[in-house]
Amino acid sequence: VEEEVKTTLISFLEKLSSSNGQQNNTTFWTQDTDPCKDSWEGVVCDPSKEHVRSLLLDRHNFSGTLDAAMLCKLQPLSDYLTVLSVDGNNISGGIAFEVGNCTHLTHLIVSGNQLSGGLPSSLAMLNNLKRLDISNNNFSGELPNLSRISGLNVFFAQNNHLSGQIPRFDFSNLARFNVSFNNFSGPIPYVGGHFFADSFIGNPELCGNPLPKNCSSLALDEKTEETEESKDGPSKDQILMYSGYAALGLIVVLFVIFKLCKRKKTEKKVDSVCDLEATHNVTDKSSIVSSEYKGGLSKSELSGTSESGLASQSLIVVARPVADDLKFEDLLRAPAELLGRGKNGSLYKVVLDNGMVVVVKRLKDWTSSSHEFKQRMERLNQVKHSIVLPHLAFYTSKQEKLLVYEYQHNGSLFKLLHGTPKSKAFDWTKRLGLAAAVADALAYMHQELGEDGIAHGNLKSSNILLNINMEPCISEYGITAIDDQNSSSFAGSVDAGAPDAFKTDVYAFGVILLELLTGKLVKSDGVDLTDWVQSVVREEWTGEVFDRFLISEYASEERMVNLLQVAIKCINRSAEARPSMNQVSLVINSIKEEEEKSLIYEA
Ligand SMILES: Nc1ncnc2c1ncn2[C@@H]1O[C@H](COP(=O)(O)OP(=O)(O)OP(=O)(O)O)[C@@H](O)[C@H]1O
Repeated sequence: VEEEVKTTLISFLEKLSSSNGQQNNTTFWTQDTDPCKDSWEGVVCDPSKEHVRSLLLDRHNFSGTLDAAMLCKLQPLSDYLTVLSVDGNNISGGIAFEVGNCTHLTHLIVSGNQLSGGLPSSLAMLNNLKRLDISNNNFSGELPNLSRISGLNVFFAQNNHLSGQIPRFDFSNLARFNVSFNNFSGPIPYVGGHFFADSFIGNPELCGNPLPKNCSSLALDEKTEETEESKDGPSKDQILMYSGYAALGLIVVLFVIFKLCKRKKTEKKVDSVCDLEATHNVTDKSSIVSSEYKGGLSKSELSGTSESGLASQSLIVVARPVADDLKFEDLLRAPAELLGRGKNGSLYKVVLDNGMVVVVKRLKDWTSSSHEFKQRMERLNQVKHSIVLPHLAFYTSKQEKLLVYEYQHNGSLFKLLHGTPKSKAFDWTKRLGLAAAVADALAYMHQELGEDGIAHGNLKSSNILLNINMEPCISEYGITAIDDQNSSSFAGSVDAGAPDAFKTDVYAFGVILLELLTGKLVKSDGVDLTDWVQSVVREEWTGEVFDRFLISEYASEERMVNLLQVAIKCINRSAEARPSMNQVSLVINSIKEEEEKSLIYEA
């Protein structure tokens, strides 16, 4: 990496660290090391290790300013930087106009800080943006018109002081959108049924669908006020009408107060794709109650544990406010269905009294102490990624370790690929998108949990769940006992000693890629998928590897081969020779970008 890039990065971090320049947090970024070759913390480079692609500086207690001008004015940086993420710090000041020079940014995430002032209009120049998150700050003024950023997928601006009208967005292209709790006013642009009131609530002057307050009533209100002044007193009809408005107004005010109270609690909550369902399911009681219960997570099920022992220690709830009222007794009392017994233990689906559906994993073989288990769970709770399913609560005693997660209603990747009937909708673009999303999330988790040595440990297609929008959701991250994580479960590893748990995840991810590409089971009739793929590729019949369904939809062979090459690198028998998840993620994302470009070209 060029010297000037290094210098700029170090100055950028210095400014970010502290507003008064006294505190310096740059011990891990120094001039005599290289951001890429020496893997600076929070820096992700391209595979050639020449260019910085991502700056991931979330939750570092930074309390300085964000000098986007310095960062984006330097061309060797702005030409390659795709991700800038500083979520959950204490950064103040504003965002400089020059941010518009970082035109390659796909992710700009500045949520959860003290940033203020107006948003630069140059944000509209970031044509490649997919995710813009400015939520939970003190931004004011109007929103720039971002409607020209056609690829924008996620826009979060909730909990700021933004005002004016909400500009038109291409709501059909947005997967997630939230401008709640600001000072926006006027009519909401047409959202075409893509978003609901919760995306707009908490803006007292905002009206129109999907909020309950309709704009014509606002206009009527004003008109009536005018005529009222010119008359002596209101008629009977007017009194009736006014009381109707008053009642409606009261309902809206109560609703806003209720939401404002809730807002305090939810401010620090990470937006999670995997979270979506809990909120939906609280009211989804009828469909849940009708499910068939084959067993129960009853006191007798937990036979190894004395009942009094269980009751004496309570459930540790970590996901607030979603699971605020969750009690251990609720889990025991509720009907439960055994979903499976796997490597990590048994899994139960439990329907709670309030209609919320959760799953409870009863871990087996956790030999380490309760204290260590608690520490691990608390650490995992600090590191969040939107597509990694977080645990809502956990329980630990000498004999029992339980984990509570949200139930995800759309099955798993395993079922999608190998279930019958085969889903025709799971085409190449979706498979590639899923691979890129999972690779991104794993790269992030590996980076954040690298020092703690917590890898996934049991990655497989049945642990990639699908949420209500069919988006992937990685479950059971980090719950495999460390001893198990380190003992490779894959035959033929040529490494002496225990392989790195992170490289074991990379191997497992490679296997998932093979499942996506071939549509075949990991083991079928005694044949191992990895062996089969390697032998076919050796014989130079590469085309034979791919799922017939992909061939029939004319998926790009070139990009399938590119993805296959990534998979083959991941399943290298030598753990050392496998790439890191960061590298994997970057390559898959570039294949995905190629795919997207070709789709635009074809269209
Ligand atoms: N949170 C969840 N919501 C819905 N289904 C889930 C959830 N977690 C797991 N499942 C599904 O429940 C089934 C049983 O899960 P279980 O974890 O017991 O299986 P496994 O992955 O083979 O086991 P292990 O992870 O312990 O090796 C799987 O089909 C899995 O996809």
